[in-house]
Amino acid sequence: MLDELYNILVDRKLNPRPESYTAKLLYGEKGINAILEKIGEEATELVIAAKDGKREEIIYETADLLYHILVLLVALDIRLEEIWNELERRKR
Ligand SMILES: N=c1c2ncn([C@@H]3O[C@H](COP(=O)(O)OP(=O)(O)OP(=O)(O)O)[C@@H](O)[C@H]3O)c2ncn1[C@@H]1O[C@H](COP(=O)(O)O)[C@@H](O)[C@H]1O
Repeated sequence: MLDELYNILVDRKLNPRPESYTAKLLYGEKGINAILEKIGEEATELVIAAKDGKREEIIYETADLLYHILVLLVALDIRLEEIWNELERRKR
């Protein structure tokens, strides 16, 4: 799923369309700050949902956060494989 979504986001970067939310984040006038703001916002919303023990909201906010993290990685040309390699390196 993450690979599939990542590839769609790369496509939005290479072939931006006006209706694409991802393209707006990647090419908006705020630059990378727009993505960073969303990550901060979604992370905070996830923390609040978890504090409140709201299962459905935790799932929803986690999905939002994962999506925005993937957009950041695409913006910075960091491949998912590089993250998996780092996790692999930490295995014990
Ligand atoms: N998985 C997602 C996804 N998750 C979250 N979001 C967007 O992230 C935003 C979440 O921010 P908020 O909850 O604050 O909602 P908002 O008030 O509308 O957001 P802002 O206007 O404040 O930025 C919403 O606009 C969601 O639509 C996503 N937008 C797109 N995708 C997927 O990304 C792919 C490319 O989408 P497009 O770039 O839109 O074509 C598609 O496969 C989509 O399924």
